[in-house]
Amino acid sequence: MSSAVSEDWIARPGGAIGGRLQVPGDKSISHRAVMFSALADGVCEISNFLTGADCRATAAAMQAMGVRIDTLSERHLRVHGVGMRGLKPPTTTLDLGNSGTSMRLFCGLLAGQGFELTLTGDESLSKRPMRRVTDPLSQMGARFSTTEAGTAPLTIHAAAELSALDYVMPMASAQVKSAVLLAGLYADGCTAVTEPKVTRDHTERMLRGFGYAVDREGSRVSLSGGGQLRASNIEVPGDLSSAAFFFVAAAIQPGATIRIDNVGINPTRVGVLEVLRRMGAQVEISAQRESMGEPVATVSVTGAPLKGIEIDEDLVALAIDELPVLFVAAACAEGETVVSGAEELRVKESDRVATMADGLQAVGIEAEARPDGIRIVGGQIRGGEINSHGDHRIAMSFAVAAQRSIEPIVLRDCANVATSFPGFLECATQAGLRVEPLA
Ligand SMILES: O=C(O)C1=C[C@@H](OP(=O)(O)O)[C@@H](O)[C@H](O)C1
Ligand SMILES: C=C(OP(=O)(O)O)C(=O)O
Repeated sequence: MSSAVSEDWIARPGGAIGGRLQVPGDKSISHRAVMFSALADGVCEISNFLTGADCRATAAAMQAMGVRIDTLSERHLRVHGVGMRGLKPPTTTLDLGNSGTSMRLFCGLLAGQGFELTLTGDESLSKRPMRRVTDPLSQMGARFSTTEAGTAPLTIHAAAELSALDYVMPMASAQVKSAVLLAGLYADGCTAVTEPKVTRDHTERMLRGFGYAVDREGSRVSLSGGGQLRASNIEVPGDLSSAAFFFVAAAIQPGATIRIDNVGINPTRVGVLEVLRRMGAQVEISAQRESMGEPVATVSVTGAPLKGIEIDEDLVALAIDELPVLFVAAACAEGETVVSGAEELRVKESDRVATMADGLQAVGIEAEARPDGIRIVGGQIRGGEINSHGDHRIAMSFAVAAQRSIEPIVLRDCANVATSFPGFLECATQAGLRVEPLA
C-alpha cells in the first residue's frame, strides 16, 4: 500500500508560524470505524474518514471480505454492514501496507471467523512483532502461522470456537488490548484485558457507541462474546497525532500560536499537550463537544521559551506516537529532557528511539539513545540530512525541526507520510513551515 518510490524533501529554516488549521481524521478511529461498521447490522456512514494509506488498507481488506463500501465523497463512506458472521473468505492475500493497527486488530477480529486468510505488509510491517497478538489469541483457540521470527506474512487458520481469556497484558499496547477484546466478541463468555498503563481506549468507546457493553474496573476492561453491533454513523475527529506536529511548531517559536479546530482530545491521547504545558508552552482548549463518545475541541498552543523535563512511562503511554516530535521540542528547550519507559517506541514503523537519536545528532543536537528511551540536551539545530527510514512520524518531526535550524534539513524517504497524513505539505505550508519536495 505504501509507495515503494523514495521521496525526499527539503525543510528550510524560518517561516512565520501561526494560524488556524484543520487536520485530517484520526487514524485509530478511522480504522475502527470501518472495521466495526463492516460487522454491524445495517448501514453506517463515516464522515471525515482518514484517506491515508493505512486506513484505505483496512477498508480495502473489508471490501475483499465482501463488505460493500460506497465512497460518497473523498472522506465520506457508506459501509453496508454484513453482521458479525457475514464476512466472506478473501480470494487473495490481504496487503495491509505499513499499518500495524490494521494487522493486529484484524488478527483479533478475524481469528474467530471460521475461514483461513493471509495478511502481509510492507518491509517495515513485515519486521514488526506479531507474537504479542498471536500468543494471547492462540490461548483463546485461534491458530496462526507466521515467520520463525513471529512476523508477517501471517496466516490466520480457521478455528472452531474461541474461548474467553482473562489476559494480563505484558506491554502497554492498545493494539494488543483491542485484538484480544475483538476476538472476545466471538468467544464464549467474558474476555478481559488488564493493562499495565492506560492505553488509548477508542475500541472500548466505539464498541459502546455501537451498543455493545464494555466494562472497565480499574485497569481491567471486559466484554462478553456473542452480541451484535448496532449500526451507527460516525464523525471522525481530527487526529491529535497529526495536529501535534503543528502544536510543536508553535511551541518552539515564542509568541507563535497555532489553533486547530475539531481535534480529538480523548484523555488517553493527550499526553502531548501535557508535555508541552510542562515544558512551558501555553495550551488552551475550547469549544469542547462529544462525538460518538469521543471528546473533540479546538486546541491552541502558543510558544514560549521551553525547558527540558522528565517524561516517565505514565506520560509515555499517553503520548506514544507524539514522542518523536516532542523530542524536537526537547532539542529546542533549555536543559535536558529524559524519556524513560518508552521501549515500545523501538517497535514502531522504525525503531523511533534510534532513528530520532541518529537524526538529532545528524542536525547537531546531543542525543543519547537508551534501551528504554532517550536523553536530549537542548541546543542549536544546525541542519544537515536525516533518514526517516520510511517512518512517517520521523519525516514530519524533522520538517518541524528545520524551523529552528541554521541551515536547511534534507529529509530522506518521506513517501510514507501519506500513510497517516495525506496533504501534510499543504497543511505545513499553511502553518508557515517551509517544507517542499526536493527538486
Ligand atoms: O490502537 C491503535 O490505534 C494504536 C495504538 C498504538 O500502538 P501500540 O498498541 O503498539 O502501542 C499506536 O502507536 C498506534 O499508532 C495506533
Ligand atoms: C505506530 C503507528 O501506527 P501503526 O502501529 O498502526 O503502524 C503510528 O501511526 O505512529
